[in-house]
Amino acid sequence: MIQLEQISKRYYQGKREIDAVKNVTLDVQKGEIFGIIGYSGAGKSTLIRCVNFLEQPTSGSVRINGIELEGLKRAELRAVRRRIGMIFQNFNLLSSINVFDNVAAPLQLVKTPKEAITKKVRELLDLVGLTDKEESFPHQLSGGQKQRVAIARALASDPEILLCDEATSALDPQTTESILDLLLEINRKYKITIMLITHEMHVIKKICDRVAVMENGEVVEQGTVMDIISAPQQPITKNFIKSIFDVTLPSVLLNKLENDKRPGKILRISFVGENAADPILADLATQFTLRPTILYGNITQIKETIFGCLIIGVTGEASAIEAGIDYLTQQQLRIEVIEHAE
Ligand SMILES: Nc1ncnc2c1ncn2[C@@H]1O[C@H](COP(=O)(O)OP(=O)(O)OP(=O)(O)O)[C@@H](O)[C@H]1O
Repeated sequence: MIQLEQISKRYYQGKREIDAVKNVTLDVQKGEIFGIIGYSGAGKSTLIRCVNFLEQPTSGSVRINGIELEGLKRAELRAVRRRIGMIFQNFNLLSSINVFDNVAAPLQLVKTPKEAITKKVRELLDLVGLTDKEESFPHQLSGGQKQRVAIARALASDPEILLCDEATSALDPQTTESILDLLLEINRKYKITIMLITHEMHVIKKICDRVAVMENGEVVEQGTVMDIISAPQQPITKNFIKSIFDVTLPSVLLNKLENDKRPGKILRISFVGENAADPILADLATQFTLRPTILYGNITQIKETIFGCLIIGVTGEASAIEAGIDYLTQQQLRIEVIEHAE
């Protein structure tokens, strides 16, 4: 649906060259929610603006539904852009016209008949929960309401793709939740492909299917959100994950364990979905005569799937511990034997 191949964007500031995006290759599938996460200055905004050619890449190829954007005539580019809606952190509403007219603007631009406009705008305001705000002006709305108007406007031309440039960054946590729920609903109901950029892992965890991590203009890691959260590879990814799901042992526990001379091992057990309910600790005790002790645990929801992590200490015969680890591995659990200092 969205294919970015070897995208680079270089800005010039006087004689200074700024490589905002470097050789990024991504393939966003139809119907998915694809997130790009990175710290400030990583190049996220520049990259997402390359998708609809608000920024023209210095090199590389952007294809939307197989159409190469480079070399398109103005009218052809306009036609492709009509299939791509976009929302922004600061909403970008027109302050001098009311909510109805803001949502109607893209339809008026292509000379849609008046009755069709009224029908469509009312439908969209109903979808975003703002039926009673038709005549309000942007300054009379809260941040969350403004973003809802912006979403309605972005959907007015029935886009196949919605680009979200830090759409929830200016909103409080509760309003963020409601906007994310709305984006999920739009994705499911209308099968709209969503590409979003954010610096918040929570946004990725709640609504994205896949994620790319950006650092210094490059994508350093990408994959399904479950894979990235359960087995992050890069230090920057580990940092992002820590903000929503910390699986390191608290220092109080670490000190205690370092003074514990009993033979045994410490295991980090990661489990997904169904496995969450299996009585594995009881099995270790009864089948392998091991003594498992719960040291630390964390459980979270990644989109609709439960993901958990449990750190346990096990003591017992060395061979029984090995057999116990084999058994856990056979239960489709990810097992890591960790050092006290981890
Ligand atoms: N128009 C421009 N001219 C010159 N440099 C730019 C321009 N736009 C962005 N940059 C630079 O490109 C780099 C990437 O910026 P970009 O805004 O894409 O990052 P970002 O990850 O979206 O950051 P933020 O979350 O703070 O918006 C930064 O160093 C920025 O200063």
